[in-house]
Amino acid sequence: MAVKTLEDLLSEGVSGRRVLVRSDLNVPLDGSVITDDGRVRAALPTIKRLAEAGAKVIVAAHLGRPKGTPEAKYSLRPVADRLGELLGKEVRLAGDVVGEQARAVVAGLADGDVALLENVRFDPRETSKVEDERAELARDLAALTGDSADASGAGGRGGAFVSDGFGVVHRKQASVYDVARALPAYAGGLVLAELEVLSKLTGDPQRPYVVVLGGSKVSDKLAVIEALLPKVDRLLIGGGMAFTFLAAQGHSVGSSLLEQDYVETARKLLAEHADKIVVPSDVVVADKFAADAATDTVAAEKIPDGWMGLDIGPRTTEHFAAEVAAAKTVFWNGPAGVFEMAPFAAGTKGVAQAIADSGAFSVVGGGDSAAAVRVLGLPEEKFSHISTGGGASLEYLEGKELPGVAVLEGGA
Ligand SMILES: Nc1ncnc2c1ncn2[C@@H]1O[C@H](COP(=O)(O)OP(=O)(O)OP(=O)(O)O)[C@@H](O)[C@H]1O
Ligand SMILES: O=C(O)[C@H](O)COP(=O)(O)O
Repeated sequence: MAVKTLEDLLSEGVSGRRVLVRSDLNVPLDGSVITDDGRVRAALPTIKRLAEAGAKVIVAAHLGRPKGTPEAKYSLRPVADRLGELLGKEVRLAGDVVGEQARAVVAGLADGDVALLENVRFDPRETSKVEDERAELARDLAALTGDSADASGAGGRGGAFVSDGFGVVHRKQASVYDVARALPAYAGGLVLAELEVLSKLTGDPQRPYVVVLGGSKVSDKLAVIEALLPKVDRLLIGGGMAFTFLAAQGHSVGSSLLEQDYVETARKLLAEHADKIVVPSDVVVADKFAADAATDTVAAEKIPDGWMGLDIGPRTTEHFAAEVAAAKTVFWNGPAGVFEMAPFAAGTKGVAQAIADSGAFSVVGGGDSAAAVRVLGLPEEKFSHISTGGGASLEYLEGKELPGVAVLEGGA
């Protein structure tokens, strides 16, 4: 990739310069408690290296999907605190994105200090479809790094932008895309590392190449399934998306998650790729979507009316585990069941354990799948790579252009 990188920026020298870093700090929260800080940890090395080299680091990030206006529940306060704990120094959170408070916090930065701007999606221009609006926010962000107030200290060298939020590079948003045109832009270590690992899956993966898909976003992942099928040796389908495939086989799926509009396509894919697609042969069903539901394990073609499938059954888990054990390359996106509730966590745990034990080159992509690895207490180090990107890693595997990367290459 012909881009300038964090290493280039560090060798130019950053001492005294204000450097804007876009990180993906979109973590799962329970109230104000971070339930999985994986993304904060992943963002740390770039921030730390810049701070240690004497930069005044300004971090921009989003949390959730607020609608362009401040909302307390989407404040980055818990993230600023966690980042500070992990860095071992205070991270001041600006009370706004590019307003007076942000300017004041930035003006107070000493060399090596780190500040976090409030949720960039509190500003409606961040996600605007109107390019001029996004460009205006990008200029405001760039101005925070401006060397006018800083020219002497910075030795005439102005600000810089480091794009390190891999999980968000598939978004054409102001703090990801447009800002890279408003400032000298550099690819951060996390973005480069993620792209390098994922390129091993799109290049010439070692075979057998097994992909495990699950989760609940069937329609979102339809394009990925179609794009992946010609490239993989096996596609194991669990989670909520399995029921659309079971319906396509003519089974009744009770009140399980079902994307009726996709049944016909699923039937076509099953017919064309019968040798590759594996769907569940048994499922754990429940009489309601709750941890205290009545449950049963039934054959996939015998889901009773009014019951819903919330996990793959033990026979399926064993089958998936055997496929994974034989693989040389595994990509996993989407939990096999509702792992957040104990009665429906066994399938996800079994599949994840099999991936960890497989010795294959294994990549976990997807917010909930990565969280499942940590929340279920699986040995993280036994996975080759746990991607910080959900949608971003899938779009990459699909072969789509990632705007936040293309702009660094001078394209998009
Ligand atoms: N059988 C099922 N019925 C309903 N929901 C399910 C089922 N199996 C898994 N899920 C839910 O799917 C959710 C995760 O789906 P999702 O497609 O968002 O995966 P992901 O790993 O977060 O990927 P991405 O980051 O791409 O969104 C989990 O919250 C899980 O409870
Ligand atoms: O969680 C993610 O996948 C990234 O942070 C991107 O978030 P978004 O889907 O709300 O753009």
